[in-house]
Amino acid sequence: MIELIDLTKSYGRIRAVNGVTFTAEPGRVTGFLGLNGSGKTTTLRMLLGLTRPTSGTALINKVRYRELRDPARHVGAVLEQGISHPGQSGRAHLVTHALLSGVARNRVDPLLAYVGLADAAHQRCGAYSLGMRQRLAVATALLGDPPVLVLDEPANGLDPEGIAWLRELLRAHARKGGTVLIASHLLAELAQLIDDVVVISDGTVRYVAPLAQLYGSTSARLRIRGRDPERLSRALQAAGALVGTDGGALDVTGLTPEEAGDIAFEAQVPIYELVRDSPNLEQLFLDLVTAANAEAVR
Ligand SMILES: Nc1ncnc2c1ncn2[C@@H]1O[C@H](COP(=O)(O)OP(=O)(O)OP(=O)(O)O)[C@@H](O)[C@H]1O
Repeated sequence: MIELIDLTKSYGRIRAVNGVTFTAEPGRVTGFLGLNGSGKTTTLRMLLGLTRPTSGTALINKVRYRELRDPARHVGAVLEQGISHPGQSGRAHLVTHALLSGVARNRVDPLLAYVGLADAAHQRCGAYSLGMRQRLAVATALLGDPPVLVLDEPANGLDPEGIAWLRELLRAHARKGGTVLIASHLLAELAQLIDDVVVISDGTVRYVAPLAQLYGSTSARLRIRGRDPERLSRALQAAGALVGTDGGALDVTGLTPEEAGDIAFEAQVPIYELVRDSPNLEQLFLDLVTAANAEAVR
C-alpha cells in the first residue's frame, strides 16, 4: 500500500506539491494524472526518498522509504530518466543491480525473458531503443520481487505492442495483490489499465475516485439518425433531453437509449441509427483539470 499524507514541496516561492493526500491500495492499479508540470514527478520522488518533503509524509507499506530495511524487496520504480550505463549489456546492468540490492543473480535471466529482452540480453544498453530501455527499467524494478510498483510515464517510447505488454504485466501484478501507482499526462492511455484515478493540477489533488465513477459522472451521449430529424428533435426535447445536431444526426444527452427509442416510436419517426457515444476520457480529464484551474484563480 502507498499512503501520501498532506505531502508538500516548495522550491523557494514555487509550491510544486501542495498538501497531496491519497492512498494507492493493494490489488489495484492507481493512475496519477496531471498535465506537464503539475507535480507528479516531485510527488513520486518524495515517495521514493529522492526528494525531501517540505512537510507531510509518504509511506510504503506503513514505512517511509528511507526507513525501509531492504527497499528493493518492498518497492520497484521506473522513473523518467534513463537508468543504464550505455556501455553495459542489459544483462550486466541487471546483474549489477541484483548485487547492489542483495538479490540472487539467478533472477536475472528469467526476468530478461519475462520483459522480452532475452535475445537482446548481451547487447549494449546504449544500442537499445527507447522501448527496450523501458523494458529493462521494468525488469530492474522487478528484481527484488516487490509488492509495490511506482512508474512515471512508463509508456513513453513503447509501441502499441509494448503498451499492451506493460498493461498486462501491471494488471497481473495487481491481480497477485500488488500495489501499482502509475503517473501519466494521458488518461486515455491508462483507461484500460487503471482501477482508481487521482488527478493533480498545480500541485493540488483535484479528484480521487474509482475510474468507473468518473465514467458514471458523465451523462451518456446518444447519436440518433432518423427519417424526420426536426420532428424527432421536438419529441426528444419535450421529454427533457438536450438536443444538438451533428451532421445529419441528432446529438442527445439526458436520455437512455431505451427512452429515446420509445420516444421515437411514439412520435412515429423511423430510426436508422441509435448509438451511445462512449465518454471521451481525454476530454473528461481536461475538463477536470481546467475546472480546477478556474477555481484556483477565483
Ligand atoms: N528541483 C526543482 N527546482 C525548482 N522547481 C522545480 C524543481 N523540480 C520541479 N520543480 C517545479 O515544480 C513543478 C512540478 O514539477 P514536476 O516535475 O513534479 O511536474 P510533473 O507533473 O511531473 O511534470 P512532467 O510531466 O513535465 O514531468 C513545476 O513547476 C517545476 O518547474
